[in-house]
Amino acid sequence: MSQAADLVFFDLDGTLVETAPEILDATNATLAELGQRPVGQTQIEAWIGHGTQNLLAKALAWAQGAPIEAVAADPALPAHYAVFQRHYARCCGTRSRLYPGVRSALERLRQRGARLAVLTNKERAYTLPVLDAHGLTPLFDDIVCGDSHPRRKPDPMGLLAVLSASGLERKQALMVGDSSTDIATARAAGVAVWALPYGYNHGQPIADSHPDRVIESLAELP
Ligand SMILES: O=C(O)COP(=O)(O)O
Ligand SMILES: [Mg+2]
Repeated sequence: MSQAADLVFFDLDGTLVETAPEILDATNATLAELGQRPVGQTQIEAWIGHGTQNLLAKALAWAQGAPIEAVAADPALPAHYAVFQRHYARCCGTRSRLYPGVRSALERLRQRGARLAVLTNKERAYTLPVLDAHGLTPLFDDIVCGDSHPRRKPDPMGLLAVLSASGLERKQALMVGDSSTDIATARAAGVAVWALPYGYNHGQPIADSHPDRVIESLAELP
């Protein structure tokens, strides 16, 4: 994609907002309540991207020194997730921050008439408070969350639903994200994808996932 896109999808965690600090707070409050040892922010950053239930399972597996399969099969997991949900609802929007250039880039895209969408694996109950805390909600035409459709990223279902409702063509759309999941989602939908290197890509360099372009900040969007 060299010309300006008419529909731009943005990943949330690691692309628009640095959310790891408050996810760390919620996770460690949960682990403390469950009598488990705390995790560090670098670990949290490697676990973000597949929704909060997946993140909690990884944190519990790490804290207990247990395989993820054992944690996923534990009948107590839903009760543990309920504890996390209570803490995350409280922490959401408290210690996250916008990455540099995000607001001005979104405002500039809107001014030239582009349609903007959030496409995140974060559940709606937490996505909306994060966007609200940073004054981003009014900038988006569509907000697709991890629980908006039966399947989340890397399935292209959410992306294709917005694309189809917009009446635009695939080649008029661009996905902007920070992880291999975002790149796989865009590829599955046949949409171009640009990536930021500063976010959360499961501890791997984003260039290894071969996006169409790596950009240093959203200021580079056409
Ligand atoms: O894993 C999450 O909860 C959200 O991650 P995403 O915004 O990068 O899709
Ligand atoms: Mg992300």
